Amino acid sequence: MVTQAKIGILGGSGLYKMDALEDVQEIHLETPFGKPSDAFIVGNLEGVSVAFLARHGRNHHLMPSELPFRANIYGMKQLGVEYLISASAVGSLKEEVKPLDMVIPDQFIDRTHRRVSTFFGQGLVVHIGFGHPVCQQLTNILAEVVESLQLPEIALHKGGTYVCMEGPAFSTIAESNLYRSWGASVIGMTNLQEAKLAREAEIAYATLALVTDYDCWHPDHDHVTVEMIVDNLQKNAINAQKVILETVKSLAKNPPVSEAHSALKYALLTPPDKISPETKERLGLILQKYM
Ligand SMILES: CSC[C@H]1O[C@H](OP(=O)(O)O)[C@H](O)[C@@H]1O
Ligand SMILES: Nc1ncnc2[nH]cnc12
Repeated sequence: MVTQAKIGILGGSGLYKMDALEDVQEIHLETPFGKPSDAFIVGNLEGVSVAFLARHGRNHHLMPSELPFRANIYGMKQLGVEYLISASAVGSLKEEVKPLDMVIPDQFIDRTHRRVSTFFGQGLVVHIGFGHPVCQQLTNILAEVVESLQLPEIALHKGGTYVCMEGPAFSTIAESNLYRSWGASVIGMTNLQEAKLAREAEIAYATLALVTDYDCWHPDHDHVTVEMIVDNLQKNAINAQKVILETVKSLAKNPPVSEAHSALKYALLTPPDKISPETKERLGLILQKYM
């Protein structure tokens, strides 16, 4: 029996481990969708069992387009995760969203083009509702925690649209200005697929977006380079851990009911008795409630 955790953490660029995690176990999982980005680190965060995964691997060896999104989310499901907090580095598309600020997005725009974003197919048709792509309860808790921590000089922007681009190159100025004209707040390369797959797996998902730079639209800032981002990544990782720790404690004390936990209820189009045994077997963990 694998160790279980109700709360999962996906660490992005800069956040490759949680320093406060104790009694850790490295769990290497196989999933029907291949191997996750790295071993899951399951341990105790001030008494609460959590599963941590570095989405690019602990040595940051996977590009956004190479991430095994399905294996990562399925692995979380295998570990019993019901609430998933994603920490992600983002560029800012708005003047008032400054480097080192925190954004808790409530919408996404998908600008990726070479990624699989569903567990379904192969004889099973499912159309999940994705109008509200993140869990409102989880975003509320994250926001309350950020506000209560009063981190010096860091503003919280609750709500906003995260543009998910393919990468790995950063945007052109024309693209960046286009996203600004759409009213988007931040840009990154990873969270759209995770949010969609978490929804399909009935896991409540929310993003803590940590701003590293003004994207290239900004006339007073140099074009984005990794060098200029690294310093802010490190500062953000320290703050992210503070926010995640308090969020985990709050979630463990009062686990909220989330509509994400029943997202599949009206989403299956293929009648259960017409789904092949192989597909049922592959997706057993996700489908079992509805078979
Ligand atoms: C740090 S440069 C760009 C890189 O950072 C973000 O990663 P993550 O979302 O995992 O924090 C962005 O999406 C790119 O992958
Ligand atoms: N400007 C940017 N564009 C895309 N992803 C990013 N991650 C951090 N900064 C970014």
